[in-house]
Amino acid sequence: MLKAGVIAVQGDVAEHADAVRRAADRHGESCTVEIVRTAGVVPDCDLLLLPGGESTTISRLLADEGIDEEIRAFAAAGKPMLATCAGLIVASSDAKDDRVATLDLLDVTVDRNAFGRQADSFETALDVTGLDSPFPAVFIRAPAIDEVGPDVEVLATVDGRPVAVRQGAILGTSFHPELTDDSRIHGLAFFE
Ligand SMILES: NC(=O)CC[C@H](N)C(=O)O
Repeated sequence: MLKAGVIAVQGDVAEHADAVRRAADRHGESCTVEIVRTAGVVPDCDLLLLPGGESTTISRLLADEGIDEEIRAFAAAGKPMLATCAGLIVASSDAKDDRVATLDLLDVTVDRNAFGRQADSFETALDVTGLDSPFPAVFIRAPAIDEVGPDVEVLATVDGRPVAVRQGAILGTSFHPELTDDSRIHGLAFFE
C-alpha cells in the first residue's frame, strides 16, 4: 500500500486526494492519502502532491512548519512529486518575487500570473508528451515557465511557453490536473 502525501497548508487538497486515488486505481495500485499540515508526515510518504493556492502563503507556511526541509529531503531521495500551479511556483528555482521562498527542486524560472487574472482563467485541450490524447487543462491565474535548465524536459506548451515539465522524479504543471475527471497527469507523475 503506497502512502500519498498531499501538502495541505493551503489550497486545493481534496481534489488532489481524489485524483491520486483514481490514478492508483487505474494502474492497479492502492494508496492511502495523508493530509500534510505539520512536519513529521512527509518522510513517511512514498509520493507527494504540492497543490495550487497562493504561492506566497504556501511557501511561508511550509517554512513556518518546517515542512520545507522535509520536502527537499523527499526530493533529494528521488521520490516522485507532482507540483501544480502555485505548487510549481514553490518548487521552482526562481519565482522572480521575493515573497516566494522557492524550494529549488525544478530548475525553472517562473512568471507568476503570466496568463492573466482570475477572470482570464481558461480550459484548453493540451497535448502532453506521454499521453496519447489531449488533456483538459484548467488554467487559473496560472504561471508560465520562462526558462528551463538543461535537465528539464518540457512536456507541454501554450503559445510556445512551457506549462508542463519534468525533471527526474518531479513533474510540474502550470494548470490544475486535479480539477477534471481525467487523472492521467497523476498517473504520469506517479504510476508510469
Ligand atoms: N491557481 C493557482 O495556484 C494560482 C497561483 C497564484 N497565482 C500564485 O501566484 O501563487
